[in-house]
Amino acid sequence: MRGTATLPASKSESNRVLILQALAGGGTLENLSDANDTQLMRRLLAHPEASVVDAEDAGTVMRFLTAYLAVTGRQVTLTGTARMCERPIGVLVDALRQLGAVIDYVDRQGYPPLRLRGWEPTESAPLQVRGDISSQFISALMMIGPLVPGGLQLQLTGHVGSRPYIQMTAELMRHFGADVEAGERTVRVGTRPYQPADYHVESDWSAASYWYSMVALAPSGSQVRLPGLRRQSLQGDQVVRHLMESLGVRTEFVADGVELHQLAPEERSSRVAMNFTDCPDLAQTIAVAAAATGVVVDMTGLESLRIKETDRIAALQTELAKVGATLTDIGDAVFQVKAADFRVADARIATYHDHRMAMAFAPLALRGPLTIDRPAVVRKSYPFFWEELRQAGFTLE
Ligand SMILES: O=C(O)C1=C[C@@H](OP(=O)(O)O)[C@@H](O)[C@H](O)C1
Ligand SMILES: C=C(OP(=O)(O)O)C(=O)O
Repeated sequence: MRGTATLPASKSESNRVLILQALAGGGTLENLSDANDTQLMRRLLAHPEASVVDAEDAGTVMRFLTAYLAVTGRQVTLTGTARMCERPIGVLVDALRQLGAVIDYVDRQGYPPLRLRGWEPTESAPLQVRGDISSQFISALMMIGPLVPGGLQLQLTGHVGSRPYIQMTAELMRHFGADVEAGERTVRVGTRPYQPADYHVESDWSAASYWYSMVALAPSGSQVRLPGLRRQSLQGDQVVRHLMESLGVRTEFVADGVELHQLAPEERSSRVAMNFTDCPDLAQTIAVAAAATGVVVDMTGLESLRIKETDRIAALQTELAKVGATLTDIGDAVFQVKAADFRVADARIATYHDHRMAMAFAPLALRGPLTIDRPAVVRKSYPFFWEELRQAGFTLE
């Protein structure tokens, strides 16, 4: 492999700046993601009169809009796909209720759909918010912080995951003029109002991970250029560049992005430990690439994978087995990925309505033909993924 691949823009940055722009009342956003998650957020924000808001399968849309629509006092029902209605939201609803939002559960307590019935703002005491289910609850609350009378204070409890996403929220809020501090266990947002600001969204480091995997699996001497990534990134998934060194990929920053180079096979680790608490979206890419390169990886911090687009641990276990690899719970919250008998051999990979299952397994085509079921799932974050693969030289039917 040699050439340049186009990445989508970061959907996490895009979906934050869309909310912040709506709250600030202006600003020009450049390079917004064409991911369905972002296009959906844009459409929903543009139709404030809707009485039903369908967040589809987009976690950030569901969580960020719940907070946004609550403080803007809207009477609206928020729903999503069947899977979205199995993804928890109780922590966020509890916190919003304490801030004066009137919210009912339509069916099951703690899960969408939700009915929002207005907001009677109250000055709030510091709120205790669990950080071990989803950081999106914390980001959602932070972004409405300036609208809370007297400001917002959160005390984070439990083992806080996905921290870089909280820091991203704080940085982007500051960019739009907010007064916010996000520490280890406390978050404080002052009442200083948002100001319109312009923002250029960076390319998506989570999407870049699939190209890292392809370079790791490609014939020796392969290299790929990925424009639009920055060394100073707000995205925690930039750590892919360190994690992938163990799997044989070196990153070089160039003027307009990065260039990925394949290292000699002897420079790969044979066994390595990696913690995904701060970068859960990289876990599937790494698990599949590790299986294919024969690196044994002891993976920790996978707890949140069970409540994402699918149960990603179970999905990985089933699909890795088809290529002769295992993901085994070896105790102490460690899942070990290992390839006893790796072979692609026309495997047929199921994707479980999860874009990352499709994209994480696609690089295996470098080791033999395979079938990926329901390829259109990639539209959630990287709609032109297959087209980029074709341009890179893959044969797709
Ligand atoms: O805030 C965000 O943009 C995201 C936070 C993470 O979710 P959790 O906080 O639920 O781990 C991540 O998995 C998701 O893809 C995007
Ligand atoms: C978990 C993801 O997204 P979300 O939680 O926003 O649906 C993801 O993109 O991998």
